[in-house]
Amino acid sequence: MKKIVINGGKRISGTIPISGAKNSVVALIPATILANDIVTLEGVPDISDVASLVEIMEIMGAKIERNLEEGRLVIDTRSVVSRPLPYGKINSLRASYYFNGALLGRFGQATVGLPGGCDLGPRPTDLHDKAFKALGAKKIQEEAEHLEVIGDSLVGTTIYMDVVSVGATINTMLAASRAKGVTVIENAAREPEIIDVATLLNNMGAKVRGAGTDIIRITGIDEMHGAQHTVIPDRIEAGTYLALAAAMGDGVIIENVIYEHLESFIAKLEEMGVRLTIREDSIEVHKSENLKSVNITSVPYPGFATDLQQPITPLLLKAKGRGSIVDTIYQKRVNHVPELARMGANISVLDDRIIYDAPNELTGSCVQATDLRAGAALVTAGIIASGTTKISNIEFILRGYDHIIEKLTAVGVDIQLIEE
Ligand SMILES: CC(=O)N[C@H]1[C@@H](OP(=O)(O)OP(=O)(O)OC[C@H]2O[C@@H](n3ccc(=O)[nH]c3=O)[C@H](O)[C@@H]2O)O[C@H](CO)[C@@H](O)[C@@H]1O
Ligand SMILES: C=C(OP(=O)(O)O)C(=O)O
Repeated sequence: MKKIVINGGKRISGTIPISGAKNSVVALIPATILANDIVTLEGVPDISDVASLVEIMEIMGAKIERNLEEGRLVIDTRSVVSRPLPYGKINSLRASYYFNGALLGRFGQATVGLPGGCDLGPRPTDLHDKAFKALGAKKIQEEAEHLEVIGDSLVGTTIYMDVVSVGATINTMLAASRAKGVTVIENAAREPEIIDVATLLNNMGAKVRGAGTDIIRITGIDEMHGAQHTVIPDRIEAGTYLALAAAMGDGVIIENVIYEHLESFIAKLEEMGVRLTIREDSIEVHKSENLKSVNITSVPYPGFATDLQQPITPLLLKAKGRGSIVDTIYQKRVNHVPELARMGANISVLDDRIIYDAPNELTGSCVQATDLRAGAALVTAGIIASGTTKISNIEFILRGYDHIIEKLTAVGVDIQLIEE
């Protein structure tokens, strides 16, 4: 079993480069199916979610040249067939639900295993099904282990999303790109990853307008074609390292960042008293002391991201005062709390609200990464803590953090991946 071991308490300095966005690339890869041609993706992160998607695409018949050292995938989807994929890797990640939209768009049918991914409490997909049905899918049958969707003549329509959903917005864009006529998504999610997917679809010939606003208009087309696309930088990876740098940095530059994607996060850091210099595509975090506690509420973009509430928690534990964290997207996303408490944090969960009383001295301990961002929080906590922290279940961390050991070693963290 792989584990991460950190000897903490050491200050860090230097530069951390940010990779392509996980939550974009996991939709971009299935989206290439719509092209029925060759699509080159640049800036692809070397993470296990990408490896799983490549494996699934190859089972479907895609020919993929991968050079993840250079961040490139060349995906030829001309020989892809819509074969039932009920089990296996499909169930290991959330993003496998994007195969439903992509296969439905290209072949008019999909049989795909139910998505897995991190356990953040209930993660329903009713809005995806509702959208497919509105587009004319004749049969939407959810079995114990897979979803079957058949809709060989999709027709555009207006779809109102009851809840702002990244997954349902993207899945609808995928299917609607090849539907007849115009689809309008109302109350669409506005995350940067949605714009990134729309950009690829448009480069492949689609007509998607309004991505990044809450109304997206898609005019369906019959054929799409190959394209070249560079994945946007990962705002969640950037936020994770910004918080780490604020906690332990003696001057750290986070490189390859789109500042606008992180505005609400940066506003919180500044409210805490973190000193930053923002440049065109990098952010320098200066040595920051006397931090103040803040309250965090995660909401859809452009608000504070649910994916960043766990990674910022160890930094909050260094601030002075009492504060709370409320995750309105995933109320049960609190699994990092008992592990941080085990390391000495004065933190608890009360009615889905995380309450902390800081500053706390953290001490190295044996902890478990119960999900991806909880794992990221524990890595940061281990770097802050005195003594040795051993993190198990690190497969979750490797789902989303490209070369995490190498990047952190380069700025002076004593961190190792061990087999035990
Ligand atoms: C709006 C939001 O912040 N979305 C985050 C969410 O995306 P992810 O795509 O996982 O989740 P959605 O954006 O789809 O879900 C947002 C909310 O809508 C609800 N919902 C969703 C789909 C559905 O069919 N029915 C339904 O009720 C969910 O329970 C959740 O409360 O987690 C991802 C991974 O952590 C993040 O990168 C996204 O930024
Ligand atoms: C929970 C996450 O991913 P997924 O939705 O793929 O499980 C995440 O990116 O924080």
